[in-house]
Amino acid sequence: MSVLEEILAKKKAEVQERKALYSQKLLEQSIFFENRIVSLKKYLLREDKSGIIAEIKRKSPSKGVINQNVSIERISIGYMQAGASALSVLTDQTFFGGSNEDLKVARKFNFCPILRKDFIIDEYQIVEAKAIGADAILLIAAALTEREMKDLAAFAKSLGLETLMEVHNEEELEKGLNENIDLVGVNNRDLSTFEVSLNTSFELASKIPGSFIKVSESGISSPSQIVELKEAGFDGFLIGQNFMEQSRPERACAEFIEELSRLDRRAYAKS
Ligand SMILES: O=P(O)(O)OC[C@@H](O)[C@@H](O)c1c[nH]c2ccccc12
Repeated sequence: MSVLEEILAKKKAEVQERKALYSQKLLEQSIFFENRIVSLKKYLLREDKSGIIAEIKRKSPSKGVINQNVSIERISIGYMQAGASALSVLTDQTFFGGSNEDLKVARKFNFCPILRKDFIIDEYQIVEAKAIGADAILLIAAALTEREMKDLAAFAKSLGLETLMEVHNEEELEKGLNENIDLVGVNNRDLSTFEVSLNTSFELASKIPGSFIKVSESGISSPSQIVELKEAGFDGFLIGQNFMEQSRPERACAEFIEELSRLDRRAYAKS
């Protein structure tokens, strides 16, 4: 069984347990159901922002423990003050050490778009995403059929949430794309081998239709890579490990964005 298959099997059981514990009706009574969604799409296109979606990830199957006991309040506020465009919060507990509570804390202290990072296979999890204060969800093409992708994205839209569809190759892109997807994320990490290569982004960039916002995900470790990804047409850059493996992730993010603005100014002066 691949790690992705293992995660999905566990997720299925977990969703059944949660459904028995909190009904969908109960989730819909959350105060966040009245909140307006902050558009991830719009924030990624804002000129005054870096395009970086800064992620809170305590551990991962590929890396093991990254930074287990972090203050979500301090990191999330710090990421936003550093100039990140949005936050991504892992809510999977078993494999990534996250929780719904982590996202709720991030929501409490920030006005920016928040992406719920999890393995979504059921409408229930989308209602839950809204109930904990997320603005956008991730749908992973490798984990869903064409029909499921379509139905789940349409359901997210009906709740006002945006959908980031994650792909790793052209086949997944062709299979998954539909009119209810808002953003396309190219995962540079192969979820079955954990191998990371930014070439995945460079190769797929031109295959994504212009109407979708493009996000490059995983393995980004230097500001100069972002300059290249921008040239290739990407608007968003999802960074987790590179920040989280430092003792002060928010400081690492601030230094990264400062360096990126220096590079951007230089590129601008040259053009
Ligand atoms: O930590 P990195 O290499 O910067 O990657 C961040 C993010 O892209 C990664 O956490 C991720 C991308 N797709 C996922 C799907 C599920 C869980 C996690 C992910």
